[in-house]
Amino acid sequence: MTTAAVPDPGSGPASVTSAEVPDPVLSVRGLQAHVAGQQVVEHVDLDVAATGVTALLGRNGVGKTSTIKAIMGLIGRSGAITLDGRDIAALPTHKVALLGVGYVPEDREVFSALSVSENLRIAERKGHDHRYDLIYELFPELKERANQAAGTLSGGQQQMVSLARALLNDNRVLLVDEPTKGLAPRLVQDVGRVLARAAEAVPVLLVEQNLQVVRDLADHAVVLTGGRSVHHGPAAEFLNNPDLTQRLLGVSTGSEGAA
Ligand SMILES: Nc1ncnc2c1ncn2[C@@H]1O[C@H](COP(=O)(O)OP(=O)(O)OP(=O)(O)O)[C@@H](O)[C@H]1O
Repeated sequence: MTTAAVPDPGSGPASVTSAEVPDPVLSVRGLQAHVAGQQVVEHVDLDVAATGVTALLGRNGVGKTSTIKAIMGLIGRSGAITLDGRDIAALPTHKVALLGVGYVPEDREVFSALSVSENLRIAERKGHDHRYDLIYELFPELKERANQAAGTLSGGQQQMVSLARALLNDNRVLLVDEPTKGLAPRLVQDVGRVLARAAEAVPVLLVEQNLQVVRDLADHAVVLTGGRSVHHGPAAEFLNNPDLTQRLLGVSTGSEGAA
């Protein structure tokens, strides 16, 4: 991946064409998306590397969640989206999922009235191996709480259920939206550890506001401002540039891990 030039977010179009990483699992070019007649994504290019974690960063409201929803086909979109080189831009959500794009939404979306094991069972995709060994290794607590109603779990435990559902099937890539949002610091660390393990099994596109988590996990970073991708490059290089993080995220980070 090459590091792109970064235009001033406030000064005109931010056309970036150097999002390429070698053999990405998922590629997006010129993505636009609409919600209720309003354009919420204007022009996003991004590549998700075939291994590890690619972070999708930006201030509140710049279009990170909308980008992920557009990839999943959950909101109206146009532009090019390819999975393993296959065009998926016009496919409905269930076909995108069937092709191996796992989605862990921001609000977790567990079925509250169902037990933990029922939440996992209904996520099983026909014709796929189901990786219960992996998820019970990653989340031993879910085995212990198999019969507990998911709605009675803590936020951190519900996040584990949501991640476990996406890991259960043999996905090609996971789109994970703000998994640490609203969690206590200890749980943030737990989720970070689980994501690191998950990323050993499947590449991850991660929307994350906690920059320490990004620093710990991400290899690559794509940054949005105003519905546009304006920076692509190694995550550490981005986070070690306080001027850039100040300009694009509104926070100044340093190289000492003070993200
Ligand atoms: N259902 C909706 N109706 C109207 N506008 C929406 C809707 N969903 C998102 N938007 C708008 O689209 C823009 C992008 O929102 P989005 O949630 O994608 O941003 P984000 O970068 O994920 O923000 P955050 O970090 O706060 O979650 C925002 O201006 C938001 O207000």
